[in-house]
Amino acid sequence: MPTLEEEPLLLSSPSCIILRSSNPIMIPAFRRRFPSATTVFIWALVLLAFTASYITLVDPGSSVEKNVRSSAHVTRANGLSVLVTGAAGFIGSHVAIALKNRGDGVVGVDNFDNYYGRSLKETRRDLLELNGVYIVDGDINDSRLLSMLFDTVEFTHVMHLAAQVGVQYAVENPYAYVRSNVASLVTLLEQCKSAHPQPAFVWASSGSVYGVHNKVPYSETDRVDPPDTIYASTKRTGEEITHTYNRLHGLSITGLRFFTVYGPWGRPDMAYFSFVRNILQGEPITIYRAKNRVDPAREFIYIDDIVKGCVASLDTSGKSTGSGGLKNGSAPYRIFNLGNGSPVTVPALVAILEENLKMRVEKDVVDTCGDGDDSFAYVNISLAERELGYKPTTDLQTGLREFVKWYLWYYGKPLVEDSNV
Ligand SMILES: O=C(O)[C@H]1O[C@H](OP(=O)(O)OP(=O)(O)OC[C@H]2O[C@@H](n3ccc(=O)[nH]c3=O)[C@H](O)[C@@H]2O)[C@H](O)[C@@H](O)[C@H]1O
Repeated sequence: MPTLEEEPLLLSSPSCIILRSSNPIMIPAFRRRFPSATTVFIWALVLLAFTASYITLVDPGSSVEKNVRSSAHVTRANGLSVLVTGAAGFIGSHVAIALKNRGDGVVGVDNFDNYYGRSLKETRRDLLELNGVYIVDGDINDSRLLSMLFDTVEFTHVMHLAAQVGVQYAVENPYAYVRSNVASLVTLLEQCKSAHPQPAFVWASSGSVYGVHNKVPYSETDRVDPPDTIYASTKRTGEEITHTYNRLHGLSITGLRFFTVYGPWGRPDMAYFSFVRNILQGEPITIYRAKNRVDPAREFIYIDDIVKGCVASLDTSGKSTGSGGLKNGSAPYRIFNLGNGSPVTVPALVAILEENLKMRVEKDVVDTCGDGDDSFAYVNISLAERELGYKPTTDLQTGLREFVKWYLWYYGKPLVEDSNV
């Protein structure tokens, strides 16, 4: 049986083989391999260069941080530093560009979900990059990602626009709404709560919280229950959760009840968008009608007006008082209706689109069992006018003309069939 000294090959490292050898002529060989100071220096440089290129090329974290820092660069005096969630979305992309263009630092985050296809979101991302806004491709349910963002940038404000939208899809997939509109909201609020200093928080609630049996016009002080959809329930829950964070942790909160926002780069799942698609394709559209032949009406708000409301909300938000989770006095809690105070029926909307496109469309009118209350949105916007200087200026004819122009530019005419818009 070999002794340890006679069995050097059982050891894995070549240098150990040499050291453990009892053969005296191996010792000089080991010494010969001992590198000079110059060699060590050269190897150290090589190692350093290799590590640096590894970090840059392989570890995306550091290049993401670099982009985040550069995107957050503020170029005007007293500019804001804003994290925009849902930045590849319809409202988020417009708000992010508006902020960047006036010199605020803006960092976007978006999970590029597939609800209405990724392609339009990716084009919006390209547009944002051209305007100097970087979007992190990630999920705000990911608290490690949020920590990285907050460690990299001291945000003065969070503009939270990421959400699972769509009223109908909630019937099919309610979990998506709970995950995006409730769980993600809490993850983000937790991050804001712990930040030093805490940012002010402005976020997208919805006009749909007014529920089934509300009086019109809707005012912020009205009761808003019961919600008539899961989407509305999750937005209402968000209002309650943000209120709790405001009371417990001193976060400045502004909730914006958006009504039916439309315009260029809009959402393909919304009625006005799909109506244009159908008109151009020569396909019929469905118009829902409530009990007693009541035509549903909506407050359609042009995107530029909504952007002004969002920016004014950031500018007037007031400060959060807490720091690192501890409250130091009360902070503002605000809710605003962002509508325009003049409802339009769906058939009237369709007539404007037909006029713009100079085409007629076949209409399938479907009577629903709704009593009409939930189909009629009429909004009191006086609070937003007073506190935010909010004043929508784009009428539906003008706004839809702009939308149609954009649609024809973006998709071309005749429309190429493409479900992944
Ligand atoms: O936060 C919100 O408040 C929501 O606003 C928007 O919801 P809504 O105002 O309901 O818009 P939208 O679907 O465009 O339907 C408009 C009208 O057309 C009618 N409608 C719809 C489709 C159709 O085929 N026919 C039809 O008549 C329909 O019955 C309705 O009367 C967003 O879509 C939603 O994601 C969410 O952001």
